[in-house]
Amino acid sequence: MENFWQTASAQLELELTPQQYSAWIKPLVALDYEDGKLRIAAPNRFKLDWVKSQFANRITALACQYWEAPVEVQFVLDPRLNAKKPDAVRPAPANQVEPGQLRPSAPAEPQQNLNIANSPKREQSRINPDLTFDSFVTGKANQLARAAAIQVANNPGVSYNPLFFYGGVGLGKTHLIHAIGNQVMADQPGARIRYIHAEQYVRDVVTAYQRKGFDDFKHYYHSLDMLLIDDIQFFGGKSRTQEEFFYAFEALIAAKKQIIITSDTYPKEITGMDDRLISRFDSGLTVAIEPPELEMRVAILLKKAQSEGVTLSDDVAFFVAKHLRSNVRELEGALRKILAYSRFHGKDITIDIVKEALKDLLSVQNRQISVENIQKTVADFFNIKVADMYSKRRPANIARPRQIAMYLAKELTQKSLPEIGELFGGRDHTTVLHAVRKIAGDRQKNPECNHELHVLEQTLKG
Ligand SMILES: Nc1ncnc2c1ncn2[C@@H]1O[C@H](COP(=O)(O)OP(=O)(O)OP(=O)(O)O)[C@@H](O)[C@H]1O
Repeated sequence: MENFWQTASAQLELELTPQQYSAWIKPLVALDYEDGKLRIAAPNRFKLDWVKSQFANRITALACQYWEAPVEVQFVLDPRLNAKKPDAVRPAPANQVEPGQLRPSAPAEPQQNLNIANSPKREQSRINPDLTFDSFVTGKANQLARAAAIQVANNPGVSYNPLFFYGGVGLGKTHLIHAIGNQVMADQPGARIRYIHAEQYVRDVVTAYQRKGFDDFKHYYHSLDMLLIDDIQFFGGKSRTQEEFFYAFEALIAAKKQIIITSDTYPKEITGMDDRLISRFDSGLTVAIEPPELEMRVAILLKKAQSEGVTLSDDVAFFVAKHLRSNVRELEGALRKILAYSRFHGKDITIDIVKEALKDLLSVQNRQISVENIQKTVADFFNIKVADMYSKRRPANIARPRQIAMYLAKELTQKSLPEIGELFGGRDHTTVLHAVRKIAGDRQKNPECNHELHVLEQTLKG
């Protein structure tokens, strides 16, 4: 049954847009299959109705194809939502009231849906047992972050507090903070640890506000031993949440309780964030997680395939890793597609099969990036006019973005230095060379510059 669902959802991923897939199919859980009846659970009534009306036929067809027999598919509400209700009404000890428990109908946090083992301690902590240091592949891009994570997991509250990870989407920030949580939970089974996505924290603040439940809210968060908070950029512009978080932060740090934060950008770049919070975020250790380099992408593919019981040849792993460069989540998605394709067609995984399975993805990756596109993207990013890319003006707020655009033109297109110079208002090739060297040097020395360039590269590669 699990095998069926893995294969079917990978097939649906091929057929749907990424948004449709992650909104409707990803949250579903295949519960059981017996006597030609398959039960699939959706996390809430809204999703249930939509999936029934839009995808029931396709899922049924896939099931019939898989079992080579008629299958009746029943869509039901996720039984864990019902199972949670008694907990929600049971009076919890005063020091363990979770804001989420006050609101039984609250949607589960997106990242928490499926993988949480059922022990009450895990339920409370929301730590995903699958995301460990063991399953985390290390390379140049994340070795510093991993070393800091291990240090903090070994000495929570003592070494770096807060520990702040930043990096682009799908690079392993969430994985790493769960890994810390898992290790501390194993070392100190009594510790009160809580993982929370920043969006959920915002919702909890709103609920506490509506129910005048701030005392419980404060008590809960201020008495934790470790708080792991993911994607804190979601606090941007939400002043009440920031205020509450500020108090929690101060209380926990003063009591030497560990706080670990992730964000898609470094503290100073988070928009709409109170300065006093920004300075506190930066007061422990701030570490970047970079996009994985080629060897690491290969290692990730080999490891993930192995955990699916499949051996990928090095050729295939290199081929995929060379073409998909942006993040680990994308690699995982590609691998799922390849496995599904080869299972459905009963064919071994060769480079030709990979090309077929990843047709859409590869065509997007190979899309030509033009110098004009780079100029426009960089100008938008730095809020200057595109015309300034060709102009002779030289104030620093224009000169630097222009140099960055020249650097990206050299990195991402096949154009020669003189051709690039021409496209930047008829500049000499030595000017372009100077810009390329300058930005490459800054990138080496300055993690913030490096991060900025990654964001631009990811935007340009779509
Ligand atoms: N170094 C790694 N080794 C193994 N798996 C990884 C690694 N980095 C990321 N992953 C996997 O890639 C997927 C995306 O990672 P994760 O959710 O941690 O990214 P993120 O940086 O938190 O992204 P976002 O900002 O979008 O939340 C997860 O399934 C995670 O397990």
